[in-house]
Amino acid sequence: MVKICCIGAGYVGGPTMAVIALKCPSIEVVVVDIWEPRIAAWNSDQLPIYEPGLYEVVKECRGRNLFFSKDVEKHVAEADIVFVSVNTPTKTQGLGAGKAADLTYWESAARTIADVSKSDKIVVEKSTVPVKTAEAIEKILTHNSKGIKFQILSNPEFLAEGTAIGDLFQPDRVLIGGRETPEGQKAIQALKAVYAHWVPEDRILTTNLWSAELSKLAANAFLAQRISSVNAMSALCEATGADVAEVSYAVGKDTRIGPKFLNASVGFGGSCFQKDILNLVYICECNGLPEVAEYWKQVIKINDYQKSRFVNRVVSSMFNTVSQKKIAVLGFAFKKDTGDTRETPAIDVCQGLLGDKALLSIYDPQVQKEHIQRDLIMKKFDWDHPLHLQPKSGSAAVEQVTVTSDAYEATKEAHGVCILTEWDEFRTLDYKKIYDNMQKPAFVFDGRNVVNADKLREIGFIVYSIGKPLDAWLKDMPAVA
Ligand SMILES: NC(=O)C1=CN([C@@H]2O[C@H](COP(=O)(O)OP(=O)(O)OC[C@H]3O[C@@H](n4cnc5c(N)ncnc54)[C@H](O)[C@@H]3O)[C@@H](O)[C@H]2O)C=CC1
Ligand SMILES: O=C(O)[C@H]1O[C@H](OP(=O)(O)OP(=O)(O)OC[C@H]2O[C@@H](n3ccc(=O)[nH]c3=O)[C@H](O)[C@@H]2O)[C@H](O)[C@@H](O)[C@@H]1O
Repeated sequence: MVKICCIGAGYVGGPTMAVIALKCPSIEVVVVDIWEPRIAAWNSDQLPIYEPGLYEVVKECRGRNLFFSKDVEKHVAEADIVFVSVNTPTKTQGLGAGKAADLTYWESAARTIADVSKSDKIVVEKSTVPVKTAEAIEKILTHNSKGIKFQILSNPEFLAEGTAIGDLFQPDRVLIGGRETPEGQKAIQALKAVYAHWVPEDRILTTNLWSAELSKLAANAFLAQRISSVNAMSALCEATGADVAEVSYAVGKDTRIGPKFLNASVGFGGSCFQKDILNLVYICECNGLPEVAEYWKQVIKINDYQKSRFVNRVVSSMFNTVSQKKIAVLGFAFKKDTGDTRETPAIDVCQGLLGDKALLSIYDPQVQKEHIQRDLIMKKFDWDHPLHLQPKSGSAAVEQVTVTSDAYEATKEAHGVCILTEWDEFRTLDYKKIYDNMQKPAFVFDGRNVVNADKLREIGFIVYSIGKPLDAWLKDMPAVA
């Protein structure tokens, strides 16, 4: 029986391995992690991450051919194929700080593999890494190998949170990069055989190592660039009276452009877009390509602009101050159907409002109070280290922040409501009830374009929707940013 071991039981390692185990009953899959409570949660009914459909998959194969263990060394030693799916945060100190990927966790995983291996192995980069990481990993492995042979493959993951199970069941493509030697090609075929259990052959792409590594960074950069492009248009729409939804629809109808990923928003979040683009920027700079670096940097700059533009819109609409005003924040996760808050635009928006002394009342269906408080005091980039290894950024909770267990409580007696995540339940709230319980004038700032603005205006709200024609009230307020 082929044995797979995956180092890193996170948002990628957990779901990816669960689906491999489900689709390949003849393969034993063990997911290992140094973070013991996370492994305990994977072995319980309360999985450590919220992902629709994941529990059903785990339940079907856990204990059959899917296992979660803290015994990293044992399972790495026994495996034929070792996936590495550990954190690759942005460096906060030293060379490349604020841009380059921090490969501490990757290097430590590679050293563990070298230390404990007693048989030849295929080592698969599942984490998103800088181009040429495989070369560094090869060096660590071969210099410590005691005669054991390792083949390194790059097999980046393209799943999105909230839709991970569907993405894994029916991927647009699976990408496998390897060395162009006979041994490298043999390793590619071995991994291809795993995916071929359920992925059609024409969707399994094989390339050289560097193309696979770079394709992952490129794909995230292209996706994020679409969002920054439409968000840049949203500012122009507000200035001109165009409607960004109509513009996106018209633009996306061009089959060369396509309709997906053109929703204007308060900004993109998530653990990877910013981190991977910064990494791309750093690689360009290191390769003497400052113009290319500058081009991609702009995607991040527009994203930051969009978040601060939103905060400025809130403050300027409310008589240029939110000091001591209660602002309800609906949604804190970086997108719907996940409890993940890594790089969520809500952090920057909340910090911006707190900077103007607002009193925030936050509600998110999947994010707990402690988590929100922790995020609001955490230093930039600290969030991407495993929770148990995160540097302590600060001490006391933010006093002006309360976290509630439903949207009605959050909005009670508020002056304004900011919708920052597109949870379905925010579309169908009783906005008349919310209006009746708020201070007047009552404002809604919809950072995700989920509410029916006309209906809310009929109720009496002053409504701001990203990239939509402005209310007369908002038009008269000072311009943004
Ligand atoms: N979150 C996502 O949707 C996607 C993430 N990725 C990439 O996948 C990688 C992992 O991301 P996530 O799963 O979100 O991270 P995560 O933070 O959820 O999980 C990483 C896990 O690795 C463990 N770990 C770190 N060092 C270890 C070591 N030496 N030995 C054993 N365990 C170790 C940590 O304790 C943690 O549980 C990153 O490179 C990310 O860029 C790629 C595609 C999608
Ligand atoms: O490497 C990764 O981590 C992953 O990053 C993204 O997945 P994810 O961050 O989970 O979620 P997305 O659906 O891409 O959304 C990212 C952010 O963009 C925002 N977004 C998305 C689409 C859109 O049209 N507008 C928009 O503002 C979302 O609200 C969210 O904040 C990519 O979609 C995945 O392919 C990739 O594997």
